[in-house]
Amino acid sequence: MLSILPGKKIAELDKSYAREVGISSWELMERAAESFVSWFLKGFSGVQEKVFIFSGPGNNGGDGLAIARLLSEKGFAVSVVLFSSKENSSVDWQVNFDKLPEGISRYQYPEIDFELASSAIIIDALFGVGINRALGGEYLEVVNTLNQLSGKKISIDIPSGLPSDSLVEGVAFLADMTVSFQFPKLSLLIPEHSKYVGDLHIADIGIPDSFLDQFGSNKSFVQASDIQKMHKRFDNFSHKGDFGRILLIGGRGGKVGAIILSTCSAMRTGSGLVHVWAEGASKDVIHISCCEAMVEGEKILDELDKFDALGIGPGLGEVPQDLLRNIFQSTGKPMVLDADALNVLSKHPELWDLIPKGSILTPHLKEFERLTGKSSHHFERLDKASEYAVQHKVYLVLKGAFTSISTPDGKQYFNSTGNKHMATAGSGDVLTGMITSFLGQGYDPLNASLCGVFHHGLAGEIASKTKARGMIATDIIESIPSSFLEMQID
Ligand SMILES: NC(=O)C1=CN([C@@H]2O[C@H](COP(=O)(O)OP(=O)(O)OC[C@H]3O[C@@H](n4cnc5c(N)ncnc54)[C@H](O)[C@@H]3O)[C@@H](O)[C@H]2O)[C@@H](O)CC1
Ligand SMILES: [K+]
Repeated sequence: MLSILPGKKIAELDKSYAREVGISSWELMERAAESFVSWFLKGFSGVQEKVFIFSGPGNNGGDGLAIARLLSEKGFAVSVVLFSSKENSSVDWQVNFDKLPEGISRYQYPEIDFELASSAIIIDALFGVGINRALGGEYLEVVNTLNQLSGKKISIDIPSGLPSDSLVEGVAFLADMTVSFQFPKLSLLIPEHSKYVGDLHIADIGIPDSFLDQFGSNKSFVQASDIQKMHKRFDNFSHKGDFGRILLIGGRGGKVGAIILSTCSAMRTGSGLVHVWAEGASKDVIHISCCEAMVEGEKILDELDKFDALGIGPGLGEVPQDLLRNIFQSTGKPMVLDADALNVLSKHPELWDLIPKGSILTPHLKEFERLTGKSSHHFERLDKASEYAVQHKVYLVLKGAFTSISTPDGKQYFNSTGNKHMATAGSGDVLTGMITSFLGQGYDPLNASLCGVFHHGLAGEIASKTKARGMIATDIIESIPSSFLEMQID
């Protein structure tokens, strides 16, 4: 799993890795540039394209110069725009400056006609993780001008102006795409920064995960290869009992649709047996919508022990706190708590310490706010999520782009799948069904959360290929099997 290191540790990481494998810092920069270029060539193969690279004074600018050379060797018409003098730039910047081929046009800011750049691909190599103050002077001026241009804009490592671990102050480059080296900087995963980052791509520069781990970060970025290893394998002798028996609780009154979405998604995620507790007319609706499920009445609440996992909340509506209290006290097993179950918890903090240890709470931002109060930005929210998880010994899945999973031991994982089309009614109910299903199949709460969130996002990506903004939660459910196929999980 990719550790996410704070920006101030990155120079130390690069230095110690280069020393360990006996390469120079310039060679590491060259790897970064090569990795960027191989990504670039997949999307922009027309060498008739003009490329303008804006190079700042540090190693981010140095990356830009190395990329300029490599793209020029591939036949692109490359121009570089420079700001500081050679002697005021970093050592590796200077090496790459000396290696710039003749064919590359060079401009010293402000001597550049932006008309020329307006039809080009713009590459932002002004500042990377070494930024230490808000943009000002000519850097502010150039970023303001570039932000007005309509061509494709790509940032190297991080959009210039964004600090790596805190909220932007003032202006930053508005990239369509950001190519970040080795791991995403935390700042790239924050909703307030998404308009600057655009589509995020991680470019491998060959530093192994195990080397990154030595830096002791508590934050990680979860990718397909990590998830593949977490899955349980079943064989031809497995029977439906091995795939778990779960109970979903919710869907009262007018909100029966929510529990139906959870139920169908649990079935599609591989649960052997899905029971649903429902009331009154809801029962028939559930039967008709998901004929594989077993619908139960109130007395099932006295038999909770027979279930491998519980999922409580979707469409539950307002219920007396005693319902949750009794459930918590009658089973010590971890469970999934979502939607209206979280609303009960928000109103009754006295229940928090009764939640069975290792349970999984899945709030969206509003539900999280109801639980822990308003936050002034997402960095603060992430800290609060971590504190809550540690204090109450639960897993806290904070939903949104790059959903975070905070654990009782103070770690935080960020998911890499999903897209904007998933922000649709019922999407969260689908996730509840998926996580409860994995929990019931015997996955530990961390793996159940990580696998649930990852496959939910991947299913959403698959569904949105044909449904785009017309996608609804049911489309996500229908794509769950494809997400297993794509990951080769049988
Ligand atoms: N060996 C390495 O360290 C590697 C670093 N890489 C690149 O190097 C970058 C980090 O390089 P640096 O640490 O040199 O940092 P930057 O290139 O981000 O810039 C730091 C320089 O800019 C100045 N500066 C900071 N904020 C400023 C502002 N607002 N206005 C004007 N000047 C400002 C600093 O005084 C310093 O001179 C990474 O983001 C990545 O792109 C990659 O080449 C991979 C290897
Ligand atoms: K940059």
